Amino acid sequence: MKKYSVLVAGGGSTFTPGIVLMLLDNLDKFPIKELKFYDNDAARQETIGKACAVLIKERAPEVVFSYTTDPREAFSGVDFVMAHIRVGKYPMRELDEKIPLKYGVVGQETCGPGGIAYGMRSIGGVLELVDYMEKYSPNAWMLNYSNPAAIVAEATRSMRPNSKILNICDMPVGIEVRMAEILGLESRKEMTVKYYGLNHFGWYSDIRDQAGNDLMPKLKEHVAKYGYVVHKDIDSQHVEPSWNDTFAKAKDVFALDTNTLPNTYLKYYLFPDYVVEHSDKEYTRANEVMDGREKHVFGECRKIAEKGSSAGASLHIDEHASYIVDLARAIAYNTKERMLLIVPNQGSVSNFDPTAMVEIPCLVGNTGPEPMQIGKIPQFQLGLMNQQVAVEKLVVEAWMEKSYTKLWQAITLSKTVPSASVAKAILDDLIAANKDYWPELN
Ligand SMILES: NC(=O)c1ccc[n+]([C@@H]2O[C@H](COP(=O)([O-])OP(=O)(O)OC[C@H]3O[C@@H](n4cnc5c(N)ncnc54)[C@H](O)[C@@H]3O)[C@@H](O)[C@H]2O)c1
Ligand SMILES: O=P(O)(O)OC[C@H]1O[C@H](O[C@H]2[C@H](O)[C@@H](O)[C@@H](O)O[C@@H]2CO)[C@H](O)[C@@H](O)[C@@H]1O
Ligand SMILES: [Mn+2]
Repeated sequence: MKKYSVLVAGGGSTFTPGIVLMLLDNLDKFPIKELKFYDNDAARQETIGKACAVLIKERAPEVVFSYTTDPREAFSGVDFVMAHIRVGKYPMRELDEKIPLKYGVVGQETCGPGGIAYGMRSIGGVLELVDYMEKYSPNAWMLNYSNPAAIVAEATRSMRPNSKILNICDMPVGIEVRMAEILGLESRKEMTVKYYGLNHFGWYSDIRDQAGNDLMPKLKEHVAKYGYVVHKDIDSQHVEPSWNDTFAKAKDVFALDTNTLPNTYLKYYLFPDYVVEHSDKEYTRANEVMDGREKHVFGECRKIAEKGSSAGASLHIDEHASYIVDLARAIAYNTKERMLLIVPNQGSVSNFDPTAMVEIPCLVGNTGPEPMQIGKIPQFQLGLMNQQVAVEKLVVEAWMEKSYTKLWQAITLSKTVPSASVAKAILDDLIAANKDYWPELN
């Protein structure tokens, strides 16, 4: 089996150790000869890098490991770039969430004005990664899960149409793991799903087992009562309360269209008033993550580096992230695995904009994704998607043209925002907060 060279871009991410452990656990399926990290924050990456050096030495010393902030060193000689950068890091996420909330509007990482602000920061960062990859390793593939994936995907479609970048999201994986538990299946891979939408904005229309039996009725019965909460007691003890609320709220989202099963993120668009009422304007998800995941991961990494051993450390394999190995394997070994990817529509959803980036099942092989035909979608989903895709396209146009008006239009058009005047007030605050990251708007 050929061994591959992998670069993790965003080496300082809180997700990096879990992904490294997952890659090390899958070396039999996806052999790696070299693993490198790249980040533009040397100190942040070093903490994660020093700990990962220990993990790799313990588990797979044959894998050559390094980390760097030098693009040439990082991007030369690689086969895959796994990209998960967060331009502006958590302090900017906190502002994305808190500024809209000040105006009574949903404050969320990837949805509404917060997602738009994050998109305006991410576009330049991800394009830079694509350009480094094409310069130093022109045959490599980028597996991108940097958010907001919908806006990033539209930006690369529009500005780097021939680049080998595949955009993917783990939310459907997370939902499908829960569905498999509801159904009593060993693995989500025992289900074949039909799904369509935009990233963080989609619906399952059909789910079957390997024999072709319809699994939707049993799932609908559960979701109508409990949303995607699986074991009420276990979930409320082990899943963070804010995520548990999101899984539970899927019950109300489902009630709006009982022919499909929804992505959890639709709650932000369909129940924005509920979301705002249940938000703490002073302490948002960014604060939870900084006080929780970030402190934990960086604390554990420091301990591992100091001791030179991971014995007793509580960093775990991110099993959930095995979809990244599946995607890399699909390209490397032409497995033709069926996966949900964010790809140009080009008629797959036949009554929807062919230039939109849609999240749909694709067969993935060594030439990339072959999107599956979805056909016509119902009026409810079509109406919502037309509005949301216009938001995403306007953000990318605003970034390219440095247009204040287009960004104002984008925020106004978001279903989470009540009026153009509220949109303008939020935009003006976001411009001030993002002056180091956004292009200057005219
Ligand atoms: N697609 C998905 O479903 C999915 C799932 C989980 C996380 N994510 C995304 O993964 C990313 C990382 O998340 P996190 O919470 O671990 O964030 P994080 O802030 O811990 O890590 C991001 C890293 O990116 C680095 N970075 C920022 N801008 C950069 C640039 N221009 N070049 C190189 N490095 C840069 C930062 O220094 C930081 O170390 C985010 O975009 C997040 O939204 C996506
Ligand atoms: O608020 P965060 O930073 O914890 O999560 C934001 C990300 O949420 C989704 O990924 C989730 C996943 O779906 C969930 O089941 C759990 O396992 O954790 C993942 C990461 O936290 C979403 O798909 C991402 O795009 C978000 O960045
Ligand atoms: Mn996602």
